[in-house]
Amino acid sequence: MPVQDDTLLSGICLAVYYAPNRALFGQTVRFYEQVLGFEVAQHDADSCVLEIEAAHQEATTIEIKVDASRAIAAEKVAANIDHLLKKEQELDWRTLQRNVCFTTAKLDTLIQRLEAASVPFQTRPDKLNAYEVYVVDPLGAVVGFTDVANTIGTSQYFRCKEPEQPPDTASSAESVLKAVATAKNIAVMTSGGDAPGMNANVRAIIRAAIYKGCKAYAVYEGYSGLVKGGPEYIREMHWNDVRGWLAEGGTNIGTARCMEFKERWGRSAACKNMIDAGIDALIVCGGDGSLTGADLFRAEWPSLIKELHETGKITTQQYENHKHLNICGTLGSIDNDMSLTDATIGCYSSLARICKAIDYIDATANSHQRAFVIEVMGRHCGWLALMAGIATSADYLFIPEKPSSHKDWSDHMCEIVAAHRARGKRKTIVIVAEGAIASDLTPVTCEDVKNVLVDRLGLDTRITTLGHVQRGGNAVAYDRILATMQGVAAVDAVLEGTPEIPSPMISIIENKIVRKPLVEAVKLTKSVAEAIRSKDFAKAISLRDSEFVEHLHNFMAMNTADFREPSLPVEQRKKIAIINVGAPAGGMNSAVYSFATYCFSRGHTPYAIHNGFTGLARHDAVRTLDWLGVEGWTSIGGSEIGTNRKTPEEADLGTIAYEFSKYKFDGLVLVGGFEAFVSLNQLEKARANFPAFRIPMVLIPATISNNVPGTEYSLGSDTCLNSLVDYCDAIKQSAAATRNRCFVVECQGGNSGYIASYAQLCCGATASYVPEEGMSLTQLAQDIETLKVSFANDQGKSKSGRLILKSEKASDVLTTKTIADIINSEAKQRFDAKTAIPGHAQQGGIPSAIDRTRAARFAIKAVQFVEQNNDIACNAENEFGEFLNSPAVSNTACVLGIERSHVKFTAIRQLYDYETEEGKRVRKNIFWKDIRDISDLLVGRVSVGH
Ligand SMILES: Nc1ncnc2c1ncn2[C@@H]1O[C@H](COP(=O)(O)OP(=O)(O)OP(=O)(O)O)[C@@H](O)[C@H]1O
Ligand SMILES: O=P(O)(O)OC[C@H]1O[C@](O)(CO)[C@@H](O)[C@@H]1O
Ligand SMILES: [Mg+2]
Repeated sequence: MPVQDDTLLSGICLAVYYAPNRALFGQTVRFYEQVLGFEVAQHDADSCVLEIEAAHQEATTIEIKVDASRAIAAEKVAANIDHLLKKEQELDWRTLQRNVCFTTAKLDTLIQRLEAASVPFQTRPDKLNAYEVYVVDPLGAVVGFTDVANTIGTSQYFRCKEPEQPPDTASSAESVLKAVATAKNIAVMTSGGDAPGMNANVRAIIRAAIYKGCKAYAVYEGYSGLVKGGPEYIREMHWNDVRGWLAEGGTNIGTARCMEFKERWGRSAACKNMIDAGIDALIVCGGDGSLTGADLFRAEWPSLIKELHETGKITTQQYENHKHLNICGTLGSIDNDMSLTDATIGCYSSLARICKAIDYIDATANSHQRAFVIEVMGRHCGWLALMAGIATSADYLFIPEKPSSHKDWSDHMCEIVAAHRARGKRKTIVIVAEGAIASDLTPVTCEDVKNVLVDRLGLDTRITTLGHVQRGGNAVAYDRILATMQGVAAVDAVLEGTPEIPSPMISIIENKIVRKPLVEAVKLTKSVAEAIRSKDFAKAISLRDSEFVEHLHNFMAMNTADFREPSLPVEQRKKIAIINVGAPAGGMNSAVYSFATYCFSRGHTPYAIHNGFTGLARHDAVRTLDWLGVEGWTSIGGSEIGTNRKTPEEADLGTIAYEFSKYKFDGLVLVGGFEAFVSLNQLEKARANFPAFRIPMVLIPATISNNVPGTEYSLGSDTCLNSLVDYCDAIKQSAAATRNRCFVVECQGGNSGYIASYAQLCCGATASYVPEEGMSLTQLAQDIETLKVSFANDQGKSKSGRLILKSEKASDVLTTKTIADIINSEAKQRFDAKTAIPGHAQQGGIPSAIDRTRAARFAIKAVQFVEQNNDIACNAENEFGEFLNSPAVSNTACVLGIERSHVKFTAIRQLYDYETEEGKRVRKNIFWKDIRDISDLLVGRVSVGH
């Protein structure tokens, strides 16, 4: 036999044939981990055969590898090996690894552990040195271990089947059961209004549940399905059932507004149906109403099952098994009206739809000099209206949280709209949240608003009600990410749930996914409604999250800028400059707009430095910004003031300092990527020699690469991600239509794999290659195997195309074209690969709603930073004019960023000296590693280690 590898021969190679129930896979993983005490380095779930591998015969660590080849019937694998053997090809470790399910580990170690764990097994040392070990777990799956080393070539190993007489499992059942006790039957339901991203959430929940060894179910048609029950409404879901769901809008498992569930009898029926279906954990994806229902359901559960037991509707066994309702909420609603979270799944997709519509309306409004009153959804919450107001720089808005009397709002709106018109604005946009009310709680309708605009200002006014368009369409990148991360976190939460732990809901605070108590969130959400009902509007606003309040203040400051008396006394008003540095990024213009308007509202003079530091050094390109000049910039891509990659040192530091002192800048706001970061470092260091730089300086990160140290988010990265995701959706569709086609997509991002990693998560790409990991031939070979198997299994039927994403700098050798060529050569005409290079389209056209609104928030924070740090930075010298540096002075030159759940300013000194890989132009700490693992998990990618 041509196996040459001594290590392999002297070790024992094990394969596990698993009963054809993939849901049991995770239990096998736990079986290894918990019963046998092996450390499982990697695991995955995608089919019936489980591969276990250890790198060395001495290894006691078993690395479980599951690749798509598990999906190939054992006979097919055997045939493949036979084929190789016939060709008398030498089988080395790698060939085996790719073709066979096997492992080497010391048999003794394994057997010792099986014995120690009282797991029944049979050994059959009758074929040379071969062993066959059968293990039957208490759930009935047969795990057959057999020796590959000696049976290879006979195909015997591959025909390992369930033994005719399974070994007696009774004695070990208990211990194994203990090990798999955390496995549950998890059901997911979508409820309330549909929201883009709900499908992505369901997909993540189903796949993560299967991966963790659970059975996954979907409850169709929301609570109605639960109340009706039975196999029509409560269906087991498999891995492939949710294929292609990531991008789709709406909810494929249906949703409903169910009155019956509001009644106790309805919840009792739901309780029985869940128990009958054997569900032990329920994940509800919905809005405030759905989670209120879920909260009530859990609170009532003990009394519901007691009642069902006493009336004989459930057995004692069922009663004992289901004493506790394990429930978790994932937040799916366009309204974003739930407390204790910054965002709900769907709210940013809806916001994107609204912004797009208003951008369209802008053009026609401008043409006719018209006013438009636009009604947006949100029920009793003003989040959509408020964010749309900021993202489109609307003139006025009505939200339920901030009503005033009819007279007051009429006067207020007319004052602002008239002032804007007087300054030359040709159009008027007023946004009305559907739940808008006056202070006496009577609704404020679009008709009311229109009448005031017509009667008092004589404006030609139209009403546009956006309606359900706002709920339609594909999920934007943010919602896909949020939905996926929430889904995976929800499965963890229900697996870890105990009767003592209050039911969680999964929320997001800034950039961090966190668990929050459902009861508390529901209570807080209800208290907003109560505060509004009792006309305590100050309380209502304070109960919305802090970002909401901040955005509201920002909007009010910006839309009254330049005609009201500025809020700062004259002596505190400053000259503040803004500059764009580096490549263009979505949101740069919005940052300049918000910076300028906020400066006006405070009384500062805003200056724009045009065309970066080169513009300043060569052309003295400094202009004050005026209100009408920046009008409409929020929705424009690129950089209106011009951007340039040159740093101050490259442009001429001395001239820059001269220009700074000439204009007597009191503060500087830089908007840009890594070049802006380097520039800030240079200016801060030059403070010792150039007094002109002894002013507060702050960088708003803006780059599609998202590689600036000190932040997990940069302006433009969301716009870029959405452009790339739209592009990938389109070519994936083309690939699917062509059948048997894979696209290798080249992503920008320099040495940062951020964009490629997140795009993989958002598009469900088979793989992504990034500079942080580099590219190995082994991984490429593995991914090609996965492609081969999935195309083979599809047999041309599947609707889904395949994508592989590659960062432009993932490898110097394996270029995008080379990868496609290798795939084509390996595919042997069973499928083909083509390249797709979106290039600079990734810098995006119109900035995304997220980049626009975050730009506004960051720009205003930056101005506040200048105000607060002016004294320290400007007084950092002694009587002889010598620079006195100190930590406090260092802290006046900062990067403004989001790190985990905080928006914060970090000194450039700290970041540049300790947190930067200067040569590679990236941050040291790569925060998206988890994202990569989750993306791989959800597409069943096998990682061969980096
Ligand atoms: N107080 C409650 N008690 C029991 N069930 C409730 C309660 N409130 C809501 N539900 C259930 O949740 C369903 C959805 O609620 P609702 O219509 O308020 O939507 P939502 O979840 O808030 O989502 P969205 O607001 O985004 O449409 C209701 O139809 C009902 O079945
Ligand atoms: O689709 P329906 O049942 O008409 O409900 C509309 C409501 O649903 C939402 O779209 C989501 O809650 C609200 O914004 C809106 O008030
Ligand atoms: Mg709601």
